[in-house]
Amino acid sequence: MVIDLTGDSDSEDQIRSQLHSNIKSATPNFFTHLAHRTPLPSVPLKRKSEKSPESELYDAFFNFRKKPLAPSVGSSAASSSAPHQNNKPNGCSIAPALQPSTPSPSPAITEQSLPAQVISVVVPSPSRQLKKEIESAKWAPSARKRGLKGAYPAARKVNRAAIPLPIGTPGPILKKRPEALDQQYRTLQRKLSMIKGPKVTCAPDDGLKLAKVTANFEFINSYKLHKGVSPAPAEFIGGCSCGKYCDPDRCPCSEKEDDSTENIIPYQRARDRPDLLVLTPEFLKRSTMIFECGAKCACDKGCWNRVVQRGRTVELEIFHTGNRGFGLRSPSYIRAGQFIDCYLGEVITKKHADIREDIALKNGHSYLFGLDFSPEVDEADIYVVDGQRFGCATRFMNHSCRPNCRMFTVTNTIGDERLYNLAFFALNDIPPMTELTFDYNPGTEKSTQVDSSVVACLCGEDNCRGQLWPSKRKGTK
Ligand SMILES: C[S@@+](CC[C@H](N)C(=O)[O-])C[C@H]1O[C@@H](n2cnc3c(N)ncnc32)[C@H](O)[C@@H]1O
Repeated sequence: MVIDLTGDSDSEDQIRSQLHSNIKSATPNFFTHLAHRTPLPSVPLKRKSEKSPESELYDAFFNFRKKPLAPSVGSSAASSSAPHQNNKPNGCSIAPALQPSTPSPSPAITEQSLPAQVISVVVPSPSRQLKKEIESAKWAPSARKRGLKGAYPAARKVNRAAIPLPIGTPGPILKKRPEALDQQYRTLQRKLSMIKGPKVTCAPDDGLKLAKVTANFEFINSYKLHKGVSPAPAEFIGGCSCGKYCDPDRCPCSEKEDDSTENIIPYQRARDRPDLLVLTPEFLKRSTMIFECGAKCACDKGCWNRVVQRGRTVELEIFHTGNRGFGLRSPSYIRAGQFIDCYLGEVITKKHADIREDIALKNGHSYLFGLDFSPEVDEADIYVVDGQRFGCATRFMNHSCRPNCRMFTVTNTIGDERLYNLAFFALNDIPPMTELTFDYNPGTEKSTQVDSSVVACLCGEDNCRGQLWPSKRKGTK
């Protein structure tokens, strides 16, 4: 006889009625067998109350199918140790109701244990109730593992993509940037548009990256003077009385050579563009300060000796270099000696700069430039420009051991020894879209000295010194 219990084991009534129709002949042998083979199992009766012995036997059978075989089958010791063993008619030994402890016996064991001619049972999957019992039981880890393995079907792999969505087909893939990035990008565009003079842009593909980098950076159009920093009082500032246009050879603003009365004239007209004033080739080789006419001078704004104060004349583009972070270039052709832009930032005292420099040393980047040009100013009293948080496009200029730009000190407040401009000029003609670079540590020799703040130089020039000191404060001497 075969009783198929593989359907949902919750439908026991069905099965019970199937059993009922066959039970009369099967019962004696079967339960004798049960009594003989399974003296111990801890089987809680499913329904104990007011049942006929026959129906209790059915229940016993069902519970037996769901409950484990005792580990020591046939052991009389185990049998006698069962605390509440019920002795039923027909010699059937119904095991006491103990806590469920092991999973269902495997079909193999069952079929071996039961003579085929008596009854053959196909073991059903566990009922929901049994699953709950198994889950809530206190298992030893290994037993739990085995129990779960036997009790539950293995997880099936499902191709979720193949399951049709009841809520309809998905919409198109969003190509839009997330709102936060969009916002950062718009903020960058707004910041760039606030810069005075010809356009400063970002390379089209690098906008999002630059927007992130400049999220905490403000572009400014002039120095931001910090507490403790102030320009020299107006009475200290000098000026010329040349008239509307200064005579280059006589203007007292121009610098003179030591022991000479001859003026050093910084600017001349560009060969191919008479409207453009550029540094003379001789001046490009000097390291002297450029003295421009200023507010106290009698000349007007069109004077040849007012270049840096008139501002930038070239467009600039910030772009990603690929190996050295961002860099700066211009879509315009730049002539040798042409003014590019100033280095701007917060102007802070030396004391304050020392604190920021310690932090910069740890971070590996320093945007500090000491205004240390004048020998008249004590080292402890100098001001320092910090382009870290506030600055302009030149903050992105990288170092090269063969640079195409140089920084000059420029003043139009003659007499103020502590506060003046740091201006970049082209050292040679620079084709459009060529990276603009300057030497971070001019005068430094190639050396094998290594300190913690040294960075491998990636300028790629054949005369490369191999390293730079980005966390070292730069100076103007
Ligand atoms: C003033 S920042 C220049 C702008 C910088 N690239 C950026 O994205 O902000 C100086 C830093 O640029 C990098 N850098 C500049 N010139 C470099 C060079 N020649 N080789 C390697 N890194 C350089 C270094 O990381 C240095 O600390």
